[in-house]
Amino acid sequence: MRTSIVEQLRTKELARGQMAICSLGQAGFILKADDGTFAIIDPYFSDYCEQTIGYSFKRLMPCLVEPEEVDEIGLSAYLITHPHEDHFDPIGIRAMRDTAFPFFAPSSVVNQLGELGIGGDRCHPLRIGDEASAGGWRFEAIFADHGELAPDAVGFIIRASGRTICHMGDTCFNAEEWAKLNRRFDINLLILPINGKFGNMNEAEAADTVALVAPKKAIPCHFWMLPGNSGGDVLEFLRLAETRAPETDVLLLTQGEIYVLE
Ligand SMILES: O=c1ccn([C@@H]2O[C@@H]3COP(=O)(O)O[C@H]3[C@H]2O)c(=O)[nH]1
Repeated sequence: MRTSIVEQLRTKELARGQMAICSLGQAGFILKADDGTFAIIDPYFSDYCEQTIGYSFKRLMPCLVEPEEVDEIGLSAYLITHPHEDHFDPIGIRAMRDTAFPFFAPSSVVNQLGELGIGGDRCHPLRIGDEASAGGWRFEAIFADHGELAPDAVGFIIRASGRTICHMGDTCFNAEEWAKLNRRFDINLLILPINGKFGNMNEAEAADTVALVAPKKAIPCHFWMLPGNSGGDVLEFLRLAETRAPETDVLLLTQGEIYVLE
């Protein structure tokens, strides 16, 4: 029998300074730090999008990690970039039994967490520029522009294991803001959308983003999950990013793949 992804992550030995990154599909990732603690960002567990929007948002890839399995690893933090269904999954959150970990998210999400009965003491509303921490994890909410669809959307700088990760959330291209990220942070890994829908960057804009932010490594996301809201030509992104950002190592993760960031 195949070992579950959560079990693979749980038993993964990390040397000091390493961080494990596991893609859950769409914009979801589980992160494990070298002290054995975990954070999760934007996991889409259920078929909530199909239920609320219809077949154009039917998930094409199965859920690889159940919320109940995430309970077993004892999260340090749950991050949500904005309230859209494929990033903030109330079905998945309701299924979780672990009530010990905090949520970090914009106010619009925190309000909806309240409607799910998740108390204010567990919810930390963040606006662009706000910083927070949980155990050995440090977070900063950064610029994202998802337009009127999600006016308080954010991205996140995530720090643990001495590494700096930037998850851009859902956002359009903004050269000035990406240059700021480059100036402010030495980013080990950039995670960015390439779907080119609902205001998000497309593959060419995402490749330009990699060049402007100049991270050591980059991973594309938001493709191959929902027919109406994934997309983006991933091979074209890889080709363009390799040409436009030759200093960055651009990686393609399978959903469920665990990558160890050095
Ligand atoms: O018919 C539709 C089409 C889309 N949407 C939402 O718009 C969002 C755009 O970005 P996203 O990737 O965060 O998620 C999307 C959906 O949540 C919707 O509610 N109904």
